[in-house]
Amino acid sequence: MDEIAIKVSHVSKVYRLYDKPTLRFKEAFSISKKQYHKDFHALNDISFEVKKGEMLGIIGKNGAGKSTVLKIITGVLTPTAGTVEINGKISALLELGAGFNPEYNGIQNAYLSGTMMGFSEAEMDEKLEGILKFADIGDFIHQPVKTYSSGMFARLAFAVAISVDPDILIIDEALSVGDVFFQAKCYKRMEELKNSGKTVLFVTHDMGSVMKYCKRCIIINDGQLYAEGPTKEMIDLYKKILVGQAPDASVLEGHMNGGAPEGQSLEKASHASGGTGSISDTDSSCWKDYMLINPNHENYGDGRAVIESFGIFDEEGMITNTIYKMTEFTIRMKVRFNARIQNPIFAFSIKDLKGNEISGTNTVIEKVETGVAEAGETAEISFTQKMILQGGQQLLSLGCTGYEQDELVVYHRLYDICCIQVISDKTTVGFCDMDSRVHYRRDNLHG
Ligand SMILES: Nc1ncnc2c1ncn2[C@@H]1O[C@H](COP(=O)(O)OP(=O)(O)OP(=O)(O)O)[C@@H](O)[C@H]1O
Repeated sequence: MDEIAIKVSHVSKVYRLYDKPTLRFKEAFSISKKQYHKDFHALNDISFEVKKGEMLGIIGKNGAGKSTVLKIITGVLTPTAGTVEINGKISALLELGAGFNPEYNGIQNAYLSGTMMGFSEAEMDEKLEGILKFADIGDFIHQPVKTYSSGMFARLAFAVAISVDPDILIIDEALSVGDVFFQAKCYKRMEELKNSGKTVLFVTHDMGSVMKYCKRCIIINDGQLYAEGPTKEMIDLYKKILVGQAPDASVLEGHMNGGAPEGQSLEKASHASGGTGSISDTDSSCWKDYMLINPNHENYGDGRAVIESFGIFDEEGMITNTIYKMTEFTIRMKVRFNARIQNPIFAFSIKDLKGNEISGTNTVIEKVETGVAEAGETAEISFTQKMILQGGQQLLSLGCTGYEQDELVVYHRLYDICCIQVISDKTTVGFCDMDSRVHYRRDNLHG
């Protein structure tokens, strides 16, 4: 255990779920010991290790069980079965402000957190200056934390968590609420901790950060350890989970232990397990079923043409919402014409989450003749380009329009229909990365 910071062995967490709150009492007082609950396995027999000095990423869909694992490691929750061994002092940033007293001010809460982590008042006196400097929230530090914005909460919580000089730092999504400068400061501090031999456990939905900071990742899916390995491989697998194309864990195990059966690729293994696969053999009308659709998208038009399906495909032809920066990707849509339309225009645009239009094009700009579409026909349109946008989330809009008597007519538009998550381990200035090649030469004047 010398080299291991955290060892999680066969951990399960089972919750009892009752259809109605009253059933809990009925069960407690049942003379016949009748059970009224259903068992829900939030975690099911999970085992993994984190080495000292490692920064391990934990990824998985909403509700997969990531926070539950962290809470069990930090002792906030007790496991139903299994054990956790910890080698070192843990500092954890779980839910924002968890452990803070809303009526206390920032300083009082810093002392409260320190006490809970086992520091004396004198030790916290020494740490306070560092905490205040890192949090950098000015006079708000004297206000009750119930008046804080979520960003201020994050600043104080992170400042306390890192200032106590932990051996193991555990972070659950908490950084996403801070502004970008604060996030950069936190990531820098996390790297410093890692470089000084500390262990960091990091849960996030931001694949760019995982890519940048973690060499190794585990994927938790439906309460189980689905896979563990190098970050890039894990992100690729996670992309498949998100669109329901992931191979069975058992197929994967064969692959991870030295290749898929009979030399199958993971893609083929996915077919074997009932998943779909690459673009070429996927029915276009199903594409949209694999995309993560924005429930708040806008859908309008006169219906003479309808975008029946669409998808985003990576350079390997896999349908996905996640694209690596500087790789080629394709946006495809399938359109059905319900009337005769002359020269329909097909378009896409990409916006950031603030609504700024970042890029986009259409068949007129690209000088593609679309001709006359007859009622009852369908068409497939694809736009292929290199992803040069910065890492982060963008929203995709699609449209089919046309000009009739010089008036723009909207046949069908799907505004902000789905998200494109761009993964990048480098952020340049502005909206896009021009992929600059940098040369540097130094002339040595002193011979
Ligand atoms: N107290 C509880 N009682 C019953 N079920 C619970 C309880 N706490 C969590 N769960 C369930 O356990 C599962 C795992 O939850 P957990 O918070 O660990 O997921 P997560 O992977 O961290 O998700 P997210 O990415 O949304 O934060 C979820 O289905 C959740 O609804």
